[in-house]
Parts: sequence; structure tokens; C-alpha cells
Amino acid sequence: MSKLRTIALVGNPNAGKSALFNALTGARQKIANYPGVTVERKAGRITLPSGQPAELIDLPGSYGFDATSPDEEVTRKVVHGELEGEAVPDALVLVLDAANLEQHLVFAQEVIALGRPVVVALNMVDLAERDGLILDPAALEAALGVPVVPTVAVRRRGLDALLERLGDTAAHQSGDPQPHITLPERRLAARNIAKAAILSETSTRRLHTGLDRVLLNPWVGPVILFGLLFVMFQAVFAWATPFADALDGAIGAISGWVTATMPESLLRDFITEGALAGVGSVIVFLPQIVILFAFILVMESTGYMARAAFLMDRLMSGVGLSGRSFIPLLSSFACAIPGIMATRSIADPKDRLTTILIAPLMTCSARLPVYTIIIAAFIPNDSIVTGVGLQGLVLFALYVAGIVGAMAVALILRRTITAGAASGFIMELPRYQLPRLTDLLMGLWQRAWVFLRRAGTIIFAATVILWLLLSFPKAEPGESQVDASVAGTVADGLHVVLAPIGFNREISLALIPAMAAREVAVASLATTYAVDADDEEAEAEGLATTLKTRWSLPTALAFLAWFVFAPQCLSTIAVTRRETNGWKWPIVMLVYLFALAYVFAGITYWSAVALGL
Ligand SMILES: Nc1nc2c(ncn2[C@@H]2O[C@H](COP(=O)(O)OP(=O)(O)OP(=O)(O)O)[C@@H](O)[C@H]2O)c(=O)[nH]1
Ligand SMILES: [Mg+2]
Repeated sequence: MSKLRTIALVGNPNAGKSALFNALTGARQKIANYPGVTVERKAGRITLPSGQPAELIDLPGSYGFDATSPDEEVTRKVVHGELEGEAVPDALVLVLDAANLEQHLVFAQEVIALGRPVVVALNMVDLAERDGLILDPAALEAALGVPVVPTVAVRRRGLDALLERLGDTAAHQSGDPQPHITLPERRLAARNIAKAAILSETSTRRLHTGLDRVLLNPWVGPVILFGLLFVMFQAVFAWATPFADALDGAIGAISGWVTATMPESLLRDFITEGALAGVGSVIVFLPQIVILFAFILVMESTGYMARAAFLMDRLMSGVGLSGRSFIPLLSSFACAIPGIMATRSIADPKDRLTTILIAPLMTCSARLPVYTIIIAAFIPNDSIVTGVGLQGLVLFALYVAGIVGAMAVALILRRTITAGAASGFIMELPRYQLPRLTDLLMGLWQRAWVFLRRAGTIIFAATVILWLLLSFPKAEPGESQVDASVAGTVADGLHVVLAPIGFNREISLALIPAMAAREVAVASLATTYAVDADDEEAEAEGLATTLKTRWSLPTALAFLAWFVFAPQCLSTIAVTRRETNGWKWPIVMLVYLFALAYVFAGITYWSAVALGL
């Protein structure tokens, strides 16, 4: 049997390689309208027109083979066959952005000069046409000396022709490697080749330039960005409420039905206290998660996200970081894990390390249930002015607290352990695109599914274990079940340390399983109070109501402050270990974040007590 042919996708960042990869293999790699989305090598299967299967490899975008960022290194190694146990790819698909041809031709020449079988996918011809740019693929083919196929990856246009030409290259004898051409020579050649390939060009780019003039304006731009984020957090509360209430009602109804129909038993307790109260208390946050991601996905696909990075560059350089760090940090609003992985596009090792260390301070979506339940219980649903709710404002403030904390830590780190000069920021701005509804819905569905899967696996498992530890040994008559249980005893121990910052025993208990995932804190509280409830009526009342009657406001605020900082996520620690190749930095991260959490929760608690709240 002959060896499986391998074909690698190469090109500048944001050329549409992953979109092409998804279209050809049916995979669902993340694509977004900014450079540096893909940071790893990913492989998938395709079938060539001859019926022969082949392996297609998606790679991080690159500006050149001598680049230094970790993601670009992956590309270089794969293309040169330097990766262990992997041969040089049999063919390369060079993906070029038709509307940015001159820029993309600089790296393209380097790829073609390797003398290996190459097919050019002249991608995004739809966008070029929209901008009034008509290209001549034949002229490009003549100038580059390799086949050129126009494609529109996101509309699956040109895929058959591309595969056809790829099949042909199997028969091609690869050319000889060409002598090295210097960067200035390649730049000059790129301009000439691009010029020769342009059939006509009109300037309909005016609208976009106008948009950029407003959105990137140093005064207006940040106001718009701030306003957008503000609206986003208001929406998380205002729009989600009816859906969240409906979900809550449904879960309550199921719980009531189980209690009414099942005889009293351990199994019934498990279903109502563990599964429904615990996991259910997390699932009701699905609408909030979906709304948050709808905003993020729209910002990513329109091209606004890269503009936000550009805007933030000045602020970031003030604390010794560059706008390069902005995108990993922004990804961390979803989850710190992809955020930390996205730092691979940062070339400077100290910049990268700093970004990794502060990424967990960005408010990830797992904190949303924790914040929301406390806000719903303790912050009145008032409007400050029409349309501006107090609850949304508090949520916004918590996000801001995380950001300010991260910037302060970065400032300190850049003066001490990761001292060094901030590197300059280079990032080309992607063109504006209207988001496609199907992509948006698909993206939302994926996010919702990830959330529900977490609820069904890790959150469920942690809640079950906690429920077991809470339910045994059984209490003597007159004794409270939580007091009697194993979990209660453990919590008493931890409570000694946490009592000075205003935490009660239930919080102390919740923080342990919440190391698995932050949402578990909510599930744990719900389960603990359900187990503790002495009658079914008390059991049936919502978690927010229970918290309101049992916690003081200073305790609730201290709990919020804790979650702004605390590294309650083992996966983040694990990914930090992997990305920094050792235990040193994850330990530094754990220690400093717990210390900050403790100090700030304490300050919050005692200030609130002093203010008489
Ligand atoms: N209109 C249009 N948009 C496209 C086309 N191909 C890709 N896109 C969009 O361009 C953006 C970038 O696509 P990606 O596939 O993420 O680009 P990439 O080359 O993998 O980028 P990196 O992973 O950062 O190197 C996304 O928003 C895509 O939806 C195309 O042919 N036409
Ligand atoms: Mg990609």
C-alpha cells in the first residue's frame, strides 16, 4: 500500500486557510476575521478526484519562514518536514487573499521558491469583487509558475477545480529549489506581480475607510468600544431574563413532579437535590452564555475585533504589553484555555509569558453563572436611568475589575520577573464583512453545546460527588445533615481560614469542587442548601431566594470579589503547564491569584461591614 499523500495549507494569517480546510474536510475548525486564529497543526481527510485519499493539514498563518512566534514555527517545521515522525508534505496549497494580493505575495514567493508541488488558492475573490477588484488568474499563474485556482472558501466555490489541480500535481515532478531572494527583492516582485494580475480596480473602498476613520479614531474609537461592551453586559441581563426564568420554571416543575410521584428515597433525593437543584442551577444560565457569545462572534466575524486590538494597543503598551496580547486576552473572556493557547502568536517570550499569567483575570464565561446568581439575589433590579439597569452595571463593573487587575499585574510583572521592552505592534486590519447568519448560528450552537456538555459531565460529576459527601453519614435526629456529613467536616476545616474574609461554611465547601470548574460553585451551593432544607417547601425555593435570606450583603460582595481573582480552574493550570513547559509558572499563577483573591475579598468584606451594608 502506498503512503497516504499529505497536503499542507500555507499562507498569511487570515487568508482563509481554515475556512478552506473546513470546506474540504467537513471539519469545524475555528475561523474568525482576524489574524492568528489557528495556532496549531490540524489534520483531516480529503478524497482527490482520482478517488485516492489524502491527508490535509491546516496550519497557522505565517509571514515568512524566518518568523519567530511559536505558531509560525509550527508552520515552518511542518513545511520543512522537521516535525518528529512526519515527512515533508507531498504538496502545498498556498492560500492567498485576492484582495490583499501584494501583501500575500511576499510570503508566497518564499513558499514557491521551495520548489515543491504548489497549487495557489486565490481565495476571497468575492471580497475582491465586492471592492471592485477584478483579477486575472492566468496572468498570476504565468508570473508565479504554479497553478492558480480562484476560490471562495466560505461559499465552497472553486473547491472541485482546486482538488483537480491538486490531483495533477501528483504527477508533477517538483522543481528545483530557487536561490534565496531577499525580502526587499520579494517586496518589489510582489508589487509587480500583483499589478500585472489586476484587470480592473475601482475604488469602492470608501465606505470602509470612512468606518475605520470613526472606529479607529483615538477619541471616538474607545468610546464606541466601551459603549459596545456596556450594551453587551446590559443585554446579558435584560434579554436573557425571560428565557432564564422559563428554564428555571421548567426545572422547578420537573423537580416538583419528581417529588410528587416518587416515593421518598435516596434516589429521589439524588434526583432533586443533586441533579436538578445542582446541575439545573447551572443550566439556567444558558441564555446568558448564548447572548454573550452572540456579541463576541459578531465582533470576531465582522472584523471589529482586530480594530479593538488596534485601539487597545496604546493602553496595552502603557503596561508593557502590545496589542498582540489583546486578542488572546479577549478570547479569555470566553475561556482562558483557548486564550492561553492563542498567545502562541506572540513572538516575544516575555510578552507571551506575561499574557499567559494575566489571562485568567479576564472574566471567562464560567464566571457568568456565579456573578449572575449573586447579582440576581443581592442587587435590586432597578434602572439608574431608562435602559441602564443596575444589575447589568454591576456585572460590567466586575468585568472591569478583572481587566484593571490584569493591567496592574502586567505592569508589575513587566517591571520585575518578565522585565523587557514592549515589542512593536504589527497587525494588518482585516476587511469588514457582514456576518453570515448560518455561521453565526452554527457558532452559537457549538458554544451552547460546549456549555451543556460541561453541565452534563464535569459539573454533574462534581455535584454528584459533593452530594454523596453531603448525604453521608446520615444525621442523628435533631442534627443537621450538613453538620453530620463528611463534606461538612471538611468545610469546617477550610472555614477557619476563610471566615476572616466573611465566608460562611457553605461557601468554604463550594470552593473545593469549584476547582474543577467555576460554575460548580453555583451547583454546590444549590445542592448544599437543598440537602440542608428541612422541608420540601424550603427545598423548592430558588437558589437566589435562599442566598438572600442566608447571606449578608458583605459576604455576597466578598464572594464576588473572590471570583474576580481566584484561579478556580484546574484546566487553566494544566494548559499553563503545557504552554510554559513546566510547573514553575502555573504555581506562580496559582499563588498570586489566590493571594489576590483572599486580599480583595477581605478588603471588600471589611469595607462593606464598615459602611454598614
Ligand atoms: N467573503 C469571504 N470570506 C472568507 C473567505 N475565506 C475565508 N473567509 C473569512 O475570512 C476570515 C478568515 O478566515 P480563516 O479561515 O480563519 O483564516 P486563516 O487563514 O485560517 O487565518 P489564521 O488561522 O489566522 O492564519 C473568516 O472570517 C472567514 O469567514 C472567502 O473566500 N470569502
Ligand atoms: Mg486558521
